[in-house]
Amino acid sequence: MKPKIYIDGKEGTTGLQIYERLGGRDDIELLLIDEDKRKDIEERRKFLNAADIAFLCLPDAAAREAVSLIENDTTRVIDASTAHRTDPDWDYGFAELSKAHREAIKNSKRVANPGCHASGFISSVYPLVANGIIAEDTALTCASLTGYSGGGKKMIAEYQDENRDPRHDSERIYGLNLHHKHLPEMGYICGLTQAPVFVPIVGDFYKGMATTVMIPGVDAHLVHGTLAKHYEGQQLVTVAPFGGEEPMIYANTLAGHDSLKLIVCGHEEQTIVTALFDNLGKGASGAAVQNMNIMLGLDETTGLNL
Ligand SMILES: NC(=O)C1=CN([C@@H]2O[C@H](COP(=O)(O)OP(=O)(O)OC[C@H]3O[C@@H](n4cnc5c(N)ncnc54)[C@H](OP(=O)(O)O)[C@@H]3O)[C@@H](O)[C@H]2O)C=CC1
Ligand SMILES: CC(=O)N[C@@H](CCC(=O)OP(=O)(O)O)C(=O)O
Repeated sequence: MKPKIYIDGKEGTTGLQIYERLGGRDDIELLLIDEDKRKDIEERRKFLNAADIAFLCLPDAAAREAVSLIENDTTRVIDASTAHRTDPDWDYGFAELSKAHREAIKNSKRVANPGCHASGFISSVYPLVANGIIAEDTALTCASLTGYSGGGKKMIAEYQDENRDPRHDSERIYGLNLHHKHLPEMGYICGLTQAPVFVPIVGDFYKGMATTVMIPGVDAHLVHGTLAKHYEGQQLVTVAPFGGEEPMIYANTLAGHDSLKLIVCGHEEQTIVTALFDNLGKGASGAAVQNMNIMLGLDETTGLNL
């Protein structure tokens, strides 16, 4: 029997992108809710309980509600929202961090899909803390460029409005209270005791991300060697040759791909690590499908675009 898959929130940005990656597959059965019932709580309850795996592509409150509607112990959940990422009862869905992460996802009933900015930060920092290259109490800084689809339907409409404020032509810095919603998972997953200073920036391009972590006082070649070794053999996370392949880094380089590439630059005393990926790929929907593949015991890249 083919595994039954349901996407709660299929009409949203993340949900549609998951559907796009699963729609043509014949190794799974997609359960499709009627368009006019997609917010009907009783109908959603039926679909959530009928699924072997349910993706939640909903605002946080609706994601929590969806979990509360599950009345069996067979439905496995992949939640794309922020709701459960630091919940110890959930497994964090970033398989490349360690063998233990991958194994936990494989057997999990509840997987929290990582945040997009958080994916960039954690992919750079987790291996450095785990290998003792940076101390747990290091105060890091991070700037993260993202395409506007990262803000979901509302921000997409704002950027695509023909009467939009012309200031949207330039990049916008946000998260000015320094309490961005991805900070808790960055600290929790990497084991940092100090929150990084985090500056997210949204630009006038649809999708793509470049998340740069700044690391003072550490040799860039040591960082490069550590990351290259950590991700050796991975299919969806790779490390570019030292210094990258080009003199500048474009945030939309991996738009349309589901992989993530780390670029390490710097010298003996200062390092920057930039994670390049697609906010809708390894930053959301691509990662969610990768997690589903792992949970089903399939090749993790099935249906994905490396
Ligand atoms: N966009 C991105 O790059 C990323 C998004 N995420 C996360 O994924 C989740 C979804 O985000 P995104 O796709 O961007 O958001 P969107 O606003 O594009 O989509 C959310 C969808 O959920 C639907 N919805 C809202 N409330 C309910 C409800 N009670 N029952 C059923 N459906 C409901 C909305 O309906 P309607 O269409 O009527 O508004 C919409 O279709 C969020 O938690 C977000 O933080 C995570 C990583 C990256
Ligand atoms: C451009 C923009 O606004 N991006 C969103 C993050 C994208 C996202 O979806 O956050 P989650 O992964 O936690 O769901 C933000 O920074 O709040």
